[in-house]
Amino acid sequence: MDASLVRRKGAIDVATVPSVSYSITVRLEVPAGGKAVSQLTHAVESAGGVVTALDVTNAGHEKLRIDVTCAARDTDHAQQIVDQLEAVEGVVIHKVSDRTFLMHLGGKIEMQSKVPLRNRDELSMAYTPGVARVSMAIARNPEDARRLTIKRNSVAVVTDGSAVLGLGNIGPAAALPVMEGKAALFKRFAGIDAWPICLDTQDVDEIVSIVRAIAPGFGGINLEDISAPRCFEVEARLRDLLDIPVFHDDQHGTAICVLAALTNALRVVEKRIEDVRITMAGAGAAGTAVLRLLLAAGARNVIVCDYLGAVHLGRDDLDDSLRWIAEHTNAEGYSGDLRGAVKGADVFVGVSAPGILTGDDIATMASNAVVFALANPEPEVSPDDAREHAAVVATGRSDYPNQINNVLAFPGVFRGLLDAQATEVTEQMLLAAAGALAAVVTPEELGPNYIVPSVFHPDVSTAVAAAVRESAGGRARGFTEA
Ligand SMILES: NC(=O)c1ccc[n+]([C@@H]2O[C@H](COP(=O)([O-])OP(=O)(O)OC[C@H]3O[C@@H](n4cnc5c(N)ncnc54)[C@H](O)[C@@H]3O)[C@@H](O)[C@H]2O)c1
Ligand SMILES: O=C(O)C[C@H](O)C(=O)O
Repeated sequence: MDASLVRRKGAIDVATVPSVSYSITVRLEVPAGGKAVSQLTHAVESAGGVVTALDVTNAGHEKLRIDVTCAARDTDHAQQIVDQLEAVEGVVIHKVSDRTFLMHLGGKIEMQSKVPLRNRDELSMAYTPGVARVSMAIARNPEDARRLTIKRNSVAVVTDGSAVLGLGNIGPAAALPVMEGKAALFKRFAGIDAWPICLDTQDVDEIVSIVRAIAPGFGGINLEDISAPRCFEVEARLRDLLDIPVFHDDQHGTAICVLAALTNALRVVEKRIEDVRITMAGAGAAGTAVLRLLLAAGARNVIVCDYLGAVHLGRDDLDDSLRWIAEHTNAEGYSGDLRGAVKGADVFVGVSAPGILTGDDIATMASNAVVFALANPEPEVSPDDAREHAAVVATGRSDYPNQINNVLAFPGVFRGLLDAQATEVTEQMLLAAAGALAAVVTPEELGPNYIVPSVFHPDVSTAVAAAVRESAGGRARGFTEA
């Protein structure tokens, strides 16, 4: 692996406890009958790791071969664990495997044929000459493509590799594992066949032209990890050009999840979205879309801050997107910094940068404050510190309650869009999706530590899909019958 990437990953890694994403399997040999076996677990634990499995894979009279699987905090910590194991008397280390890398060998997804190809008959129907009649039927009636091809269940996951997770502009090849993962999530949570398309260009005109050209084979386009502000233009132009829905997940998936979570958080603290003062950090891809949806849902009093402080009409650096924000927020023209904007606020929503607020800042918020610190992987404020002063705290992290992640939204959104044969994505659909996601949490379940359902909750994607389909005025799901 590229050394700079290792350093970068190390730099952004904030894990303080062993995590399965840094899980290793150490294949080693120990003398049979000695004390070494019982010392292995102790060795891992004394290095601060956690043993998750210990398999004896080969037992001889003299030696045992054992696979010790354990979780570490990061790659350096994993090496410390291996060193500690090697220090046990009689232990010989054979091989160390990083389980996350093992999972990626050869990629995470594959294409499979749905039809049998066992003999000449089947071949001549699935392919030539039989397929020609199907092609001609579509040539006569292009609408038939949805009935007779994969189009009706296919989504292109398109990236230019310019804003990949928290890793930045790492390019199209390095973006591929993330896009494969996204495709796997589409399948797992909504049965959708999604295809990673990693483009070797970051030119807006070229991206638009390529996506337009490949669109006929897809029922929807999911734009992914394209940096702001280019992502706004790419999406707007493609929406104008295409007759299938175009959805930039970093914008609208985030917005749906934040609105759903805020709806439930405000239920917990018994406040109304129309009445609360909301301070946001982040006016990029996520922040802009979150703001738009919160306003559409009735929020009236919002201040947005970016890295220069509050966005207001007096600033001389406003591009189109920031000008829109200035025109629709901050009616009193507050021109100070984020810290000042947080004082007295009922809600803080961060989609910006790590560690920019402290617990003391959260203490200056209104009583029963709601704090969504969503920067990944390190939130805007430590969730432990925020919890000292706020009534409800959510992050993007899986090791705290109330994890807000787009996977709660995008599979269901696309399921609904595809089933409705939707041609566009509307704000009404996003609001409906957020409402449905919030409603998956029942009044009995709702509480400060449960404002969004688990991604594994069986109702999440079906509830979101139904809301989007209905909002799209869509046909019932049965349309997928030939
Ligand atoms: N948890 C989730 O579901 C989720 C979803 C989307 C984005 N995010 C996270 O939100 C963050 C932003 O994502 P994005 O795609 O919008 O990025 P982006 O680069 O488009 O926008 C980042 C914004 O943060 C602002 N910012 C930077 N430093 C700041 C500071 N000190 N104070 C206030 N604002 C500051 C920038 O000015 C910019 O407006 C990332 O950390 C991302 O991981 C989380
Ligand atoms: O897409 C995700 O799941 C990650 C999130 O959008 C992020 O940018 O941190």
